[in-house]
Amino acid sequence: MQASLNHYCLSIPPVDRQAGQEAARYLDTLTKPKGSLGRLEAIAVQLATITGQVKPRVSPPGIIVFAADHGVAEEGVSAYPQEVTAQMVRNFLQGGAAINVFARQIGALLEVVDVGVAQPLEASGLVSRKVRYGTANFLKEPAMSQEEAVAAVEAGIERAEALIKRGIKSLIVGEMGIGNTTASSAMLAAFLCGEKIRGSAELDTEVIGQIQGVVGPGTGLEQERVNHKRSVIVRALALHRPDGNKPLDVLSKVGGLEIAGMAGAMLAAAKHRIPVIVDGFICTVAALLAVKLCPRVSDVLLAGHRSQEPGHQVALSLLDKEPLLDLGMRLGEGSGAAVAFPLVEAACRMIGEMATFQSAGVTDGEGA
Ligand SMILES: O=C(O)c1ccc[n+]([C@@H]2O[C@H](COP(=O)([O-])O)[C@@H](O)[C@H]2O)c1
Ligand SMILES: Cc1cc2nc[nH]c2cc1C
Repeated sequence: MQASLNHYCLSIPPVDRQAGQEAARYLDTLTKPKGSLGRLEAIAVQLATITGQVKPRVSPPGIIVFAADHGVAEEGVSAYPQEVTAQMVRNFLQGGAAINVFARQIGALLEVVDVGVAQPLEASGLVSRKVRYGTANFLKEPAMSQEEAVAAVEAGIERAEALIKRGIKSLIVGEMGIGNTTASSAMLAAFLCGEKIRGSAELDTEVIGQIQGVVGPGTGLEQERVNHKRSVIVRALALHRPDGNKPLDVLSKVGGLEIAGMAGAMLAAAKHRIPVIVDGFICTVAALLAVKLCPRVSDVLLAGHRSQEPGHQVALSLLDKEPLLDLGMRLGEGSGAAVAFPLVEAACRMIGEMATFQSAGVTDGEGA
């Protein structure tokens, strides 16, 4: 790993387990039967461990949408053409996309970052950190160099730090990139299969089955084209043999620039003890990447929702995270995380504002 990124990862502090224990004890003094607020209580405890505050805050939230293109899109692996990435970036800047609506609903600061859109983009409000004009087609060559991969991760760190300086108390990362479920499935397969992809002379049928199991319809491919997408991913992994234990090897060979940016933003959130609400499939693969770069990142992550994309459950299981919502969504942009945000806010308000048995003069139950 490049020295500066390695240094950054090593500087990420542990969370505060003691604050979590204190929060758990405090929850039992509030005017409710013990444990009766279910997972909201667990969320409050996690937020306390992340922030070190028994009464944590998550508002205002910040949302960063990272946009980039994928050379592998030319293999016909998406239901939409590549130009939709740039068109949707303009839509984000005009306030008309789903994430704009949800950002307004939850009072979030929203930033859109071009880390690698395949065409020149200049628009008011767009943050340009273009590392290159889209990745290369990884069916033929590595998606990007390791230097480019690191540059995109560092762009994510920089943008998250800028929002944190502006006062956000939680972070949602989203993405836009036609073809990025192909990159995400390839990365997830590399993390999942590890040695079996890196080592063996030929990919055996069991490994091929495992790879195929994490590939789905993305924006809405028909079954026949999902099969084609599977074949593209299997061939790309057989060509590059990424090492699942080397996150930058996986990212540079079969990854994406927006996935790198999202991972960088998560590293920055962990460094500054800011909770991250993870979105769908692509975002969760970025979370896996961030956790591979620095395992401590896992402690600051909450899974917002379960996407319909089949590989998402596999990625969530690898992270050992249970999502808050399961609404059959598969949009991306950070939309599922933004919709989940009010639950996280509810957990904060509950621990922050509820009366205790003592302050309200309510008689506590047994074992108080
Ligand atoms: O977040 C998800 O779970 C999700 C699942 C499927 C598709 N997407 C979005 O759709 C785009 C990628 O789909 P595709 O088919 O082009 O690979 C990208 O812009 C993502 O934001 C997002
Ligand atoms: C229209 C459209 C909007 C999106 N938002 C995130 N991914 C997307 C993919 C498409 C195709």
